[in-house]
Amino acid sequence: MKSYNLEAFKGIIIALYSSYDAEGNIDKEAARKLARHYASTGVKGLYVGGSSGEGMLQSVEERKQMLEAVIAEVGDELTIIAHVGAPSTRDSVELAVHAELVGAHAVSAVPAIYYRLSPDSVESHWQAIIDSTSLPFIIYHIPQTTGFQLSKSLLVKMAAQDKVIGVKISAESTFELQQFKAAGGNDFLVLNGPDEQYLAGRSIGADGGIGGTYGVMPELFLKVEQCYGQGDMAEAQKWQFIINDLIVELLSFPSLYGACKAILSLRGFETGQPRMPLLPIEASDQDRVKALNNRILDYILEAKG
Ligand SMILES: CC(=O)N[C@H](C=O)[C@@H](O)[C@H](O)[C@H](O)CO
Ligand SMILES: CC(=O)C(=O)O
Repeated sequence: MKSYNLEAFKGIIIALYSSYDAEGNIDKEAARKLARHYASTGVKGLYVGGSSGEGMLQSVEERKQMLEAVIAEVGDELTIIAHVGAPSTRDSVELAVHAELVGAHAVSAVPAIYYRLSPDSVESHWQAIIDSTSLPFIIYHIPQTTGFQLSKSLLVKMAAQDKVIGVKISAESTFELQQFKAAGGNDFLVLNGPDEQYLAGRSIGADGGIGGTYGVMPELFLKVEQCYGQGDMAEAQKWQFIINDLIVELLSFPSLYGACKAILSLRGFETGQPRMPLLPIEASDQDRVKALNNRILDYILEAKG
């Protein structure tokens, strides 16, 4: 049995977009406002500084600022997972130590990026992060961006440690998800990455999910979860299919994050533009963003109805 409370990590966890001001600097007030809003939706937690949070595009100092803002606002209400993965182990450890200091509930990290690393290297990288705090650790497996294929044997080795409580799997194979769940055992969390497969992931063993598109429609993922929990698979599937239509549209813009940020802006939450090289939404995309936002809002109303 893990000595940590795993229940705090089971459910819908929003991969939070970072908030920037007009100059592109971290906007702590805006981040707090968005986090406050999410706390009112019923989600379980926030994942800060991950892919959607653009942690890899920020300085160590900026990443600390974002995390501090979020914890100051909702740290007592939501489970806060700090993504501390960085190209260097040194920066990752600094971020992990900071995350514990300011009150994060867990740290998480991708393998170190850019260099093609051996499993031994990635293991040492993760281990240094794990050893630097007393917080639980969640592996972030996203081979399509990191190039690192996590083996079952390394997963099992990591999961044997009390502190390693789970893996967030963004690979698209639900078979791999199931295999990781089986390998990690019942006392090991598997969190679904691809939002398009939330229900599929849940059905095959995921304990919940962490996703980037949750941020513009948390209510719809909560609806899938509610239907699934009640054993109403037909209804759960209906909502997953609606979500997938919306995600296909979101992915049709110059960048997914730009589209989600533009939608949040229409709802009164200014998070700025995605950071280059991620492309912003063009002025010519605005009408399409508005129409999509209205569609999502209609579905949210229906889901709540
Ligand atoms: C690569 C990436 O950012 N993946 C996210 C996390 O796993 C997902 O939440 C996607 O944003 C989502 O599934 C849309 O494709
Ligand atoms: C974890 C995740 O889904 C993200 O950071 O985008």
